[in-house]
Amino acid sequence: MTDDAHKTSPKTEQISVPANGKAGVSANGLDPTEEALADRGNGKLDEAGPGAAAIAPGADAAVSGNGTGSVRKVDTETRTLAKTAAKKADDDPVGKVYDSVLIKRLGHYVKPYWVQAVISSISVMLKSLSDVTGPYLLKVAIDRYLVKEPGSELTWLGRRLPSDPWHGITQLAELYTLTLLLAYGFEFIQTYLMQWLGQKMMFDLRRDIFRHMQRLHVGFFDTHAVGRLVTRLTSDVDAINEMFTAGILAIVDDFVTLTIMAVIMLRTKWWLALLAFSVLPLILIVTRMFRDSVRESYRRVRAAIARINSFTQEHISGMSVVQLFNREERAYQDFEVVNKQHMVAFKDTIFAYALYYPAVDLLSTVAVALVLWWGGWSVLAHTSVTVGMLAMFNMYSLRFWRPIQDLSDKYNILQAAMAACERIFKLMDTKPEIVSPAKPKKGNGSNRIEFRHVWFTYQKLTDEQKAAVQRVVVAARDGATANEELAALKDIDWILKDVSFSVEPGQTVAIVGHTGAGKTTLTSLMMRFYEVTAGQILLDGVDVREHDVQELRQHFAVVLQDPFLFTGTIADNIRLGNAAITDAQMEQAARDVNVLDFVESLPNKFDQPVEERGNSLSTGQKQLINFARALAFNPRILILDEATSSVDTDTELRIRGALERMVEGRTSVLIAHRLSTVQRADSILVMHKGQLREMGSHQQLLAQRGLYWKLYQLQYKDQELGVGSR
Ligand SMILES: Nc1ncnc2c1ncn2[C@@H]1O[C@H](COP(=O)(O)OP(=O)(O)OP(=O)(O)O)[C@@H](O)[C@H]1O
Repeated sequence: MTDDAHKTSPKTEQISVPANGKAGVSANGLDPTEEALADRGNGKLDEAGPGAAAIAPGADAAVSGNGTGSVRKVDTETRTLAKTAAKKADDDPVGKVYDSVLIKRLGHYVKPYWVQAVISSISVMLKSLSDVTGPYLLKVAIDRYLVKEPGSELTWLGRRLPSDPWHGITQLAELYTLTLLLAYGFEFIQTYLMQWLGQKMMFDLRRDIFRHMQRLHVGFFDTHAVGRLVTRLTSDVDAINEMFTAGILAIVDDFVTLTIMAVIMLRTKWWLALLAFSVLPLILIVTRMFRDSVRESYRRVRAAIARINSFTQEHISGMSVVQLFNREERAYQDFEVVNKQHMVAFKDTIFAYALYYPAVDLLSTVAVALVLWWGGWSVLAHTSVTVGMLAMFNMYSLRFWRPIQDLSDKYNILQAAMAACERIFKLMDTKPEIVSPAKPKKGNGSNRIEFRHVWFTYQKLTDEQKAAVQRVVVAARDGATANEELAALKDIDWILKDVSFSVEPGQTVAIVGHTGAGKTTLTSLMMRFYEVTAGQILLDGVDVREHDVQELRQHFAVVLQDPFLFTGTIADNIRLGNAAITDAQMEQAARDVNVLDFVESLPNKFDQPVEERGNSLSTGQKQLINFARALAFNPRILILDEATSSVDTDTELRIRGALERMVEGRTSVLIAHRLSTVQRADSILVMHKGQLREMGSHQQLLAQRGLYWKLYQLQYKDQELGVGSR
C-alpha cells in the first residue's frame, strides 16, 4: 500500500475509509467490508450484498423527495426505532471480539488445512518485515552516501558496504527492489493460501450446517424464520471467512509491522522514538471512543438491514395484494421509514469514521512535526541525530499509526465474526428432537395404523404437565377418568384430545371436520414429524417411536393441498432423486393421474425445467405432478390431504379413476372437506375441536344424525343453492 493510499476524495472517503482504510468503493457506494458487516446479524432473508446495493441509493432518493419537516420527524422516529431494533436484535449477540470456546470450535474447521495456515502466517510476518525495511534503507543511503555523516559505519547487517557512493546507492536501490519483490511474493502466498483456506473452511462449515438442518425436526422450522436460517449458511459463514482472510492475518501484519518499527526506532534513537510515541495516549483515547461509537451504529445498521430485507421480501411476495388493494403509497411510506432507519444508522457510522481517520492523521502529523522539530534541532546542533535518521523517523512516524487505525477496524470484523460464530454454533447445538432409537424395531408389515389415547399439543409442556397427561392416558386405558389431572390440563391448547382409532390394512379411512379440527396434525403424527404428547401411535404393531425414522417415512407418500415442487425438471420432481424409479414407471404414474398429455405437450416433455416452487405451472398441474410422484414411489400407505382441492371438477373426475386404483388394496388416509370425495371410504372419522366425535361408514354416520349428518346437510344445501343460482 502506498503512503497515501488510504486518502481518498471526500465523497469516497466517507465510504471507503471506514472498512479497511484502503481506497475503493463498491459499485453500490458501500465499502465491500461494510456491506459484509451490515449483512451480518440480519433477521430475515439477508442477502445484504444485493440488498444493500439496492438500499443505499434508494435511501438518498427517498430523503430528497421528502419535506424537511417530516424528514426531521422521521429522523427522530427512526433513530429511536433503530436503536430499539438494535437492542432487540436477538440474532446479533455483539460483544466479544474473542471467545476461546468459539475459536476452539472453529479451530476444528481450520485443522485440516493447518499447513496452509502456518505458511500463510509465516508469509505475512516476512511480508511485514520486508515492508518496513524501505525507510531504514533510505536512512543508510542518506547517512552513508549522500550526507556522509562522520563516523558512519560502512557495514550493514554484518556485511561491508561499498565505499564508492555511486556503487553503494545502486546496491541499496537493488536491495530495496529486492525487499519490494519479496514483500510482493510473500503477500501473494499469504493472500492466495488464506483465501483458499477460507473457501475450504466455508465449504465444510456450510456442508455441516446444511446437513445438521436436514436432521432437525419439523417443529424446529415452525418456530425459526427461513430467512434467519438462510443467513446462517450465507452471511454468517462469510463473516467467519472474512475474519480469517481479512481479520486475523491483517492483525498479525499490523502487530508485526508495529513491533518492528518500534524496535528499529527505539534502537536507533530511543528519545526520538519516545517523542514520536508521545501522541499514543491521545490516539488510544480517540480510538476507544471511535470503536464504541461505531460498534453501536454498526449494530443499528445490521438491525435496519434486517428490517429492510424482511419488509422488501414480504412486499415483493405479496405484490399482487399490494397492487390489488392500491396499497402502493402506503407501502412506499412504510418502506421509507425502514429505509430511513438504515440511512440514519449508517450516517452515524460514517460520522464516526469521518471524525476518527482525520483525527488520527492529525495526531500522527503532530508526531512527525515533533520529530522534525526536535530532531532537526539536534541535526543542526551536530548531536548524534543524523539526516538519514530524521528521514527514517519521519517515514515511520507517518506509518506508525496506520496499523492502529486498521486494528480498530479489524475489531469490528472480529466482533461480527464472533457473533456469527455464536449464532452458527447455537444452531449446530440444537439437538434434533426426533431421532431413531438405538435399536429400532421392525413391524409385522401389515400396514395397520393404530392411535391409542393420543393427546397432542404444539405447546412445550412442563414435566409436571407431561406426567399429568400420562396419568390421564393410563386411567383411560383402564376405563377410568382422571378428573383432577384433566382439570389441571384444561388451559393447554390441545390439538388432539384422547384420540383412538385404527386403520386396518388395505382400508381407506377418510378424516373430515372443520378447519383447524386437527386432521392434518393426525397425519403428521403418523409420520412422526411431531412427537405425541401422550398416548401411542402404532404402525405394523410397533410404536412409531420405536421404528427407524427413515424406514418409517418410507412407508408413506403424501399429496398435500399445497403441492411443492423443487427447481429442476418435471422428471426430477417425480423421481426426487430416486434412481430406482424407471422411465417407464414414471410415465405410467403420469399416465395414471392423467398428467401425461400435459407433460408430452411441453417442449422438453419430462425434461421441461421447473422454476422455483413450480412457479411456471398452475396449482392444479403442480398437484397432478405431486400425484404422479406419490404413485411412482409406490408407497405402502397413502395420505391425501385435501389433495384434489386445487384441481377443477373435470380434472378431479379424470383422476378419480386413478385415485381409486391408487387406494385399492393400500392403506390410505384421505382428508377432505368435500364430502362427495369421502363417501366411498371404508370408514370416516369426524374430528371436532381435536376430538374424534364420530366414526363409521357414510351410511352409518348419516343414520346417526350427528355432526357428519349436519356437515352433509350443509354441503348438500350449498350444492342445491349453487345449482339453483346457476
Ligand atoms: N406447526 C404448528 N404450530 C402450532 N400450531 C399449529 C401448527 N400446525 C397447526 N397448528 C394448529 O393446530 C390446529 C389444527 O391444525 P390442523 O392443520 O391439524 O387442522 P386441520 O383440521 O387439518 O385444518 P384444515 O382443514 O384447515 O387443513 C390449528 O388450530 C392450528 O392453528
